[in-house]
Amino acid sequence: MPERPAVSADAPSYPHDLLVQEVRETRQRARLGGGFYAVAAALVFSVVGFGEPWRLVGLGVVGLLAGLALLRVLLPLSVAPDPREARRYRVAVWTIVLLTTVVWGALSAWARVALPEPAPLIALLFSGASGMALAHTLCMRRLPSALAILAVMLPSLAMLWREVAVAVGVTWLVYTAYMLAVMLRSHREYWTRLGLEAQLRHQRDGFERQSRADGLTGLANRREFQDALERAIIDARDGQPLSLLILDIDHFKRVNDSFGHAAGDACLAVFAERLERAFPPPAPVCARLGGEEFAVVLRDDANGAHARAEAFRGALASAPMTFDGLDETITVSIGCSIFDPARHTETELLYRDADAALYRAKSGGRNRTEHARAAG
Ligand SMILES: Nc1nc2c(ncn2[C@@H]2O[C@H](COP(=O)(O)OP(=O)(O)OP(=O)(O)O)[C@@H](O)[C@H]2O)c(=O)[nH]1
Repeated sequence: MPERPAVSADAPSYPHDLLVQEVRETRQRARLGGGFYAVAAALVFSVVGFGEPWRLVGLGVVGLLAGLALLRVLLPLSVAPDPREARRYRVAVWTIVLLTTVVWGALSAWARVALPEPAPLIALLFSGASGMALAHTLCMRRLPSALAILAVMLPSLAMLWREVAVAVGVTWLVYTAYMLAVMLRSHREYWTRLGLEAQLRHQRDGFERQSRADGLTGLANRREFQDALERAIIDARDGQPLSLLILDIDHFKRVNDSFGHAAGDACLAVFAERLERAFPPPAPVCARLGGEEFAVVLRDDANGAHARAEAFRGALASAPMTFDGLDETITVSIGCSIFDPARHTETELLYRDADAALYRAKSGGRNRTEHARAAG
């Protein structure tokens, strides 16, 4: 286990997802602990029978601790709290924890002077147990955690020192110091775990993004294209226009053959940049389907899609493209299909129509845009 936490609650870069995780875990752990104080107080008073002259104090203290335990459970926190709400909740829950420990500390000290045995012994044993539980579980914040431990332990320390024997007091003091050391260690381990979990989440998100992007151009890959097309078709069924362009660079093999594979790669990368500039995300999704074949999912009707496809094709053909120190005129053939809910009952059918149109653009002489025919 590393000695220093991977992240710190005090760091300025302390991110929102860690704050939310901390607050959620504080809530989970604080909710569990509250009830024990009320039960322990009930035990302390039950051995003296809740009888006079302690009846009122007993009922009052048990009621107060039970109320504070209930507050811990009822304190509201939304499923996805914003930073303000998370911080407010954290202050509130720690305030309740501190109040509980102050009440308990006072009760255990008072029990030693006011109640007959074994009530003070029960109170003392529970103080030790609750101090250690705080050190292990409510260790997210050092200061309130230390204050809670001291609130539970110090009143008994004073009583033991004075009423029993200095040596017993010293033993209790050593026990308290040990608890604080345990809390500091738990605190470090807690934040190390949160940091490692955050790193893992970050890596997982990175892998997820990579698995959806084309390595050479950074555009969406075929998998992401498929998902984007399916999402767009769901929207299109609600009446939004949708068209699909499939673009294939003309005679790309010649680029490779004439200038080498690296130049071919550079050509693909520059082509992808120009494509994304002409069809800026996120509304249109530009993808590389493989080789020198690309696709654009467009939220445009037939006229809009045609105009944008032609503008891109014309601009590409009208001036040389610069890649890998070369200036070469590159042309592209484009197949376009417009979503028709009656015909395109499956994603594949829309794709097939665009592909058939691309085939006609190639066989018709390249450097042109063809539209899918209504009858397929
Ligand atoms: N540099 C490079 N070349 C690739 C890559 N993927 C496929 N190619 C090449 O792209 C070329 C595609 O050639 P063809 O399918 O004959 O198509 P074309 O030469 O573009 O001809 P038309 O599409 O008919 O106009 C092949 O030479 C492949 O090796 C890649 O990632 N990088």
